[in-house]
Formats: sequence, structure tokens, C-alpha cells
Amino acid sequence: MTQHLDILPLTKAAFAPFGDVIETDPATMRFINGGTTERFHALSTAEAIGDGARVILNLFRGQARAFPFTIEMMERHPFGSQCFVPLNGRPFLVVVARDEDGRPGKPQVFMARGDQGVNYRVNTWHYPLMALGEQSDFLVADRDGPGNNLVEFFFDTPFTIGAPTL
Ligand SMILES: NC(=O)N[C@@H](O)C(=O)O
Ligand code: NI
Repeated sequence: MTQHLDILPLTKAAFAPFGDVIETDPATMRFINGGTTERFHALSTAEAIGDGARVILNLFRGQARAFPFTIEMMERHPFGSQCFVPLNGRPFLVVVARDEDGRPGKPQVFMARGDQGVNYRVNTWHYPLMALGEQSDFLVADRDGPGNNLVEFFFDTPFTIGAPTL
């Protein structure tokens, strides 16, 4: 028996409890380089906590997920944020949950457009990268350094995501 999860569009307001949306928000824009470039400034902050910790930039090549999809677990990173920005202009799924006494509550699923990224703040419960449709590349900024930066939680009763309409 599983519980079905609806998919909502990703918006800054809906995602605020979990982190930031990386998108060309006009409110953040300033012209630079003699007016030839629009800088969307300080959309979020990359965090790396602990002695010897650093923010690193990675490329993730995610295989498309098949549906219906079972969310059997969630993870969080206690020592750093984690940012995913799509590089192929394709949408992807973002699955997050509020913390409820040290465990994830009911997951919330957001459809990110191909021109939106997300930055999970430290300790945000999330499901690992979920590419859609075909193999997709992402720029990922997260934390490298000593210590275990991964905490996983497995649900007694998993959740199910139906096939998204792209
Ligand atoms: N394991 C890893 O580097 N990636 C996950 O943390 C993820 O959220 O995709
Ligand atoms: Ni992660």
C-alpha cells in the first residue's frame, strides 16, 4: 500500500521552507558589463559547514526516472547546501519534505521548469536527483569535506508519484 503524491509547479513561495529557486527573477537583476549582461544577483547561498569544508561544483548526468515512481526514502545533508541547475533546458522533479521530529514528513513534489534550479538549504529532506524524459545534465554545487554529509531515512509505507505530464 502506498500513498499517491501530487505534483505542483515549482514556485519561490512554495519552495521557501526548503531552500531557494534559482531563476531569472527580475527583482534580482542588475545590468553589468556595460549593459551587455543581466546579472541576477545573489539568488541563493551555497553553504559548506565544518573545518576543511568547501563548496564544490560538479556535473551530474542523471538518467530519466520511470513512472509510476516509488519514493521509499529521503535524504538530507547536515553539513552543506545542495544546488541543482539543469543544463539541457529540460524539466525535472524536486521532492522535498519538512522535518518532523527528526524524520521527514509527507513528501511534496514540485515540477521544476527547464529554466529553474533549486538550492536545498542545509538539512532539507529531499529525494536524490530526478531527471525526466531523457538523460539530463545538471550543474551541482554542494559540500565536500570531512565527516558524513548524508543522512537517509526509509519510510515504513512508501509513496508513489504518477507519470508527470511534460
Ligand atoms: N549523492 C549525491 O551526491 N547526490 C544526492 O545528494 C542527490 O541529492 O542527488
Ligand atoms: Ni542530496
